[in-house]
Amino acid sequence: MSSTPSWRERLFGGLKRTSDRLGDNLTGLFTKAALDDQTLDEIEEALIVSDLGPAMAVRIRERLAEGRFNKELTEEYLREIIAEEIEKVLAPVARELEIEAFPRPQVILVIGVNGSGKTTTIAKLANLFLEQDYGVMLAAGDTFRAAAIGQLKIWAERLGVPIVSGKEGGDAAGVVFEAVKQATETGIDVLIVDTAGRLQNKRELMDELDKIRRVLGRLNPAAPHDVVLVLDATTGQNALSQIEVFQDVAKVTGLVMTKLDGTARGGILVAAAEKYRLPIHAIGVGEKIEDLRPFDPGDMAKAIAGTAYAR
Ligand SMILES: Nc1nc2c(ncn2[C@@H]2O[C@H](COP(=O)(O)OP(=O)(O)OP(=O)(O)O)[C@@H](O)[C@H]2O)c(=O)[nH]1
Repeated sequence: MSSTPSWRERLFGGLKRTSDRLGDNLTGLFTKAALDDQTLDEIEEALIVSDLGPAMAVRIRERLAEGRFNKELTEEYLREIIAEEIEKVLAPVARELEIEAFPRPQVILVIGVNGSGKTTTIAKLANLFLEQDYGVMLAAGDTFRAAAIGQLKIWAERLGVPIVSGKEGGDAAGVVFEAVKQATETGIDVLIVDTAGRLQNKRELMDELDKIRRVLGRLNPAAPHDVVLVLDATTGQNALSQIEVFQDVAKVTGLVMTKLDGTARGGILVAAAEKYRLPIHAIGVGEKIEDLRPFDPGDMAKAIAGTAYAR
């Protein structure tokens, strides 16, 4: 029997720190005595400090007030209500990246700050597409750092997919132009483009992404078909401000959240879903190539809430 854990096991294992923290924040609030306003206030506060967002906290409070006021409140019941409410928020946004562009290739621009897990996510997405028998090509559009180009080349080699790259300090739009040209000529299905993640200079970043967009548009008016923002869950609330900043500089069409295994702040996925309603294509729960997948909203909700089912 293989000892490799399944995706579900990795999902629940990865999110254990998040559900444990939620449990710690709620400890002491399960009442043998009747549930009262003060306990409801404390539960609402505990949900907010667990990064689930104020709107979610209020909704759960209201459900408890309706169903359990003046009654005993058990941990199991509370976690189930939390899981149900989280699922309602995640279900409409959980959306796999589909390859449906015609003519090919589908161009996926990947944006995000340095260190968010962008390069690894590109490799993981490429792997997912390869598993579905699509022809994949990578483009090293982050020409600012030689290390970023080198890293992507290593992944391309490991995955056995072609890559188009330029020199450090070269013109990113030029790299992307060449990549689309080659991808079109060789019948590639999906071209995944890495981009620079410098947020320090918003104007420059915006200009660069605009230029990439213009160049793409010249070859294929529908490109880029997807603009995927990669967010690092360990940055907590900061991930939310990154959504705002990147929405200003580019038309973000969907999110990938990484490093959900490395943090107790996984609740931020729910806050992001509720506040921005952008599609969430996949989540990362580890450093290995298979640790990124589209997610099932019900499983994800249970993993965050830590229901008995998840444990
Ligand atoms: N634990 C964990 N680590 C991850 C995950 N995704 C990426 N990482 C790690 O995060 C680190 C940064 O990932 P990169 O892919 O290099 O990030 P990047 O955004 O391209 O960063 P730069 O190369 O600095 O631009 C690496 O050590 C990855 O292995 C994840 O889902 N879980």
